Amino acid sequence: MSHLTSHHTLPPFPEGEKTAPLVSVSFAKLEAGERSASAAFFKACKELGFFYLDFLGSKLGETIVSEAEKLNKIQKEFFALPNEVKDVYGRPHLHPFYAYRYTETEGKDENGASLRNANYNLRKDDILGQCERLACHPMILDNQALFEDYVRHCRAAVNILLEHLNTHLELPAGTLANLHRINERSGDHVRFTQNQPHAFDEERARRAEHTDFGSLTVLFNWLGGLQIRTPDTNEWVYVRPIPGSCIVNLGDAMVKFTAGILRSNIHRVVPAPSTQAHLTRNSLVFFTRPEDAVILKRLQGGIIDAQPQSSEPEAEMTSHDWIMKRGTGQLPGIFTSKGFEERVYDAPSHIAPSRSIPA
Ligand SMILES: O=C(O)CCC(=O)C(=O)O
Ligand SMILES: [Fe+2]
Repeated sequence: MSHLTSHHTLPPFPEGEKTAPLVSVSFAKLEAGERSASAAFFKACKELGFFYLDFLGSKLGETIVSEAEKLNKIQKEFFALPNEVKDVYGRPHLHPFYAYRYTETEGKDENGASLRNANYNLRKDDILGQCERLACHPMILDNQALFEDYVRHCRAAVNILLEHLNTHLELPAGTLANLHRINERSGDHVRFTQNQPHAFDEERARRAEHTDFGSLTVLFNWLGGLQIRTPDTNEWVYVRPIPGSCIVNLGDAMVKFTAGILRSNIHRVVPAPSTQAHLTRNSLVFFTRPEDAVILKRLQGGIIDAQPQSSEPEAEMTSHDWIMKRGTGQLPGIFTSKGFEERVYDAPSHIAPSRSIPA
């Protein structure tokens, strides 16, 4: 039997582990405009802000899945490079956000070099040649066509999701699409991530809690470790990876645009559960953000107009400023539909912001 993904090469996610109640939405059905799939999608965006997007049976979807597999191989090669090679592409000298970032762990590799938890953010506008390109490792340039295809395909899928949201929100046609035009500058990016295995540590888990800043996130992971806090019980539960599906979650921008109709749920990455806990964990993320110049505030029209008005004036910030401030620890806390929730460890004396790798 041929496999579209590499999940079968890894120990399975353990049976009996409590998992998050994500619904699965068929992308092929959304592409076909099927009403019941569209309704289930909108419900998931309002109630949990997280769902599986089942790509099987869709040409575009299966293409994205196979590209994600190729990029996962590339990210493993990238993270296996000597630390000093990766550091050339690191923050802060390259860029405060679109760069390689890491935290050191106590582990060492066979050459005695420190093992790291790391991520590498690669801008959509660099990949599509829409700005002066930041320096990146030759491995990225050698795979330029793959990166470009991946960005275009993820964006095509995201556009379909935005179109369905636009309809359910009863916004004038094209409202959300016009805030996310692919050829305009935005904070969209591909992220490689790698985490070393470690024992569960409550403080570290708390430090990892976050919401995503942007609009929609397309996430592939191969091992457990992602957890969401369920809105009804406030319990942290694992999200089981499903071969052929990505995990989609909504970010802060969608909460702001819809005055809280849509949900950006808090989540975090902790060690993979029992059967997988000894493995180095990678995930591949595509973040969609509104265009840089878009002001993040409630949109006018449709069912958003019926949402209560906030009594406090909204601080108006462009998408670009929001992402840079959130991404570099200048706007700490967890953003919810009620505004910011301060986190215990955001207190300045506790842990330096650079110790957590923000979304
Ligand atoms: O690695 C994962 O599964 C999730 C990563 C994540 O939440 C993020 O990078 O914002
Ligand atoms: Fe995230």
